[in-house]
Amino acid sequence: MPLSPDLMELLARARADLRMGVPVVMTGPDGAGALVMAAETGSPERLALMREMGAPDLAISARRAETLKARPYDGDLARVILPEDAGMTWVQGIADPADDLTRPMKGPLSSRREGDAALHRLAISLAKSARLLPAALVLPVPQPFALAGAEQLTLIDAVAAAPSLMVLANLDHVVSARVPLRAAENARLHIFRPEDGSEEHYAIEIGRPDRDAPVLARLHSACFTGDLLGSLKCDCGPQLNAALAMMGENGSGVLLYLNQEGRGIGLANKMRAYALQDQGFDTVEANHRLGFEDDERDFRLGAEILQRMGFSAVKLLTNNPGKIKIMERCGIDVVERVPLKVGENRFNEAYLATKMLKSGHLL
Ligand SMILES: Nc1nc2c(ncn2[C@@H]2O[C@H](COP(=O)(O)OP(=O)(O)OP(=O)(O)O)[C@@H](O)[C@H]2O)c(=O)[nH]1
Ligand SMILES: [Zn+2]
Repeated sequence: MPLSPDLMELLARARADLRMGVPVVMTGPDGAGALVMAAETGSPERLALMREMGAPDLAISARRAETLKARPYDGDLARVILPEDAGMTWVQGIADPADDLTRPMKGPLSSRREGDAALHRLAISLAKSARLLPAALVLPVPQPFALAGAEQLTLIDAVAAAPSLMVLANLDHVVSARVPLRAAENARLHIFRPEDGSEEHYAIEIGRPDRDAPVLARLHSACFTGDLLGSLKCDCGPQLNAALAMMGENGSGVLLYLNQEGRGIGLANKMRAYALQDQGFDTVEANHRLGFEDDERDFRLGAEILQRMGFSAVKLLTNNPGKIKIMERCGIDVVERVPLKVGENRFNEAYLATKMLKSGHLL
């Protein structure tokens, strides 16, 4: 293995750069290149430098474009042309819906039609996987290699990167140890670490489940507010505790704690979604206004961990048919769905109703 980072490692570096507001360079299909900076974290100084080099566009997802009435000529995204006098405040106002209602006149926005959007697409994907708002400034540059070298910027081969982002990274089983729980004294916590540098995921194994029989299982997505703070806005905390209690009573089970906070958009974006919910939007509309899909989670991860632990069949504790579908597709046999209806209260009534109505959650 050479000392220099491979593509997956460069992508991890690029995510860290974007989170800090450092631009990255991408090379495209025909030797074309672009300088990319996340809309959320970019600075006015760096935008001014980009403007000296040319005319950057702001790539936003089609979901965000829909709210802003910008034309998504590229299908899943729009390349918004920056007005002459637009600075970072304007850019962030387009990317972030926080004050859409107080300042509704953000347009009319013109979007670019000619040229290729592959680098813009990758820029949005990278911003998403860095758990930032899905929007990025993209400036075409004639000599991407020279620019990256001169400015010490991370250089990504976009042609190779785009398909690799769709592949689930290998998971390393780092360690496991006994952790007696209130719900089950015979529990072990396993730590899994993805090789692409993304968040670790955990498996809580209760008892010694037989690998040749269906195991009582739950795929739980992280919810800092519900799981830790006891937030009443969702049902996550009670679901977590009820699942562990059922596994304890059953004598065995496995709970995967997947670090996919906020249905995969990250805690900061989830709080942005909560602020929009205070403005009257429901949980799905809030995600869309931010530029995300309803659910950005990748449940292949859950199937992969179950398989790594030796399980091939589950009795799945869930109300989400999407989880069942992906398990089956990934080769995990869901022999039974065990409903998990707990924690309803007056603050989450509307949230749970929306999940049933719009996300197909089962009764
Ligand atoms: N984006 C967003 N995420 C939310 C909101 N409320 C809760 N979440 C997240 O939604 C996820 C809920 O996870 P789960 O309970 O595993 O999933 P589920 O789809 O409800 O399915 P089951 O509970 O298995 O029926 C967690 O990651 C929460 O952080 C919200 O209003 N917006
Ligand atoms: Zn929650």
